[in-house]
Amino acid sequence: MLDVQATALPGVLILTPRRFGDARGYFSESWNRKRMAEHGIDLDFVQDNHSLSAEAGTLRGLHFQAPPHAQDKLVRCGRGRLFDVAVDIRVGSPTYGNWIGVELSAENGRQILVPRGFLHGFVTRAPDTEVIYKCSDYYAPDCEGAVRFDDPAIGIDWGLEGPPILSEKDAAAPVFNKLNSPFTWEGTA
Ligand SMILES: Cc1cn([C@H]2C[C@H](O)[C@@H](COP(=O)(O)OP(=O)(O)O[C@H]3O[C@@H](C)C(=O)[C@@H](O)[C@H]3O)O2)c(=O)[nH]c1=O
Repeated sequence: MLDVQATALPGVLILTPRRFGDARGYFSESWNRKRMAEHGIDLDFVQDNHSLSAEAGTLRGLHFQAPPHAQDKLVRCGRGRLFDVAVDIRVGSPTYGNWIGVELSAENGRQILVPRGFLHGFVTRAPDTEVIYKCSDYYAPDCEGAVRFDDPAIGIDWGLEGPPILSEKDAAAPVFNKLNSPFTWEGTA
């Protein structure tokens, strides 16, 4: 019903809800609180986000919200495809500064759970890509933080073929070693 795979970063999970196909197409439960709780994930989501990126190669990230408005995010693709990335910024974590990436597409139906304590970002790999995600806290601009997507100290392989399309804010984001992370391994593990 719900396939849940661990990743190299403890806390980051890849979820694939079952699709019931028939002559019309398919049906799928994109989120079911009880079913997720059976896998030890009980999150109280309060906001859904939906973004459209017109061009392939649009990169949003790397972002986080600091406590007291830290967000867990459950991310999926509604149309197109993207490469989604999480970076561990929990001070004291054995995987601090490590990243993982997964391709999410409308076709593969995969989701990624990016918990609080991680940077999140993605690059689109098809035109008109829609990303839909649930968040466990409300948008709080005063608590927003960002890190440059191409900082060699993290070394993410985005699979880019040229310079990405960025917001002004993301183009001006600080490097990783300027980040005074508000998260600790003990506080989130
Ligand atoms: C994130 C967000 C933005 N906004 C507004 C602020 C701004 O005017 C406009 C665009 O915001 P941004 O440029 O920050 O949007 P974007 O670059 O898509 O930001 C998002 O990136 C991905 C990677 C995430 O993980 C999200 O949490 C969020 O940070 O939307 C809201 O009203 N609510 C929200 O929750």
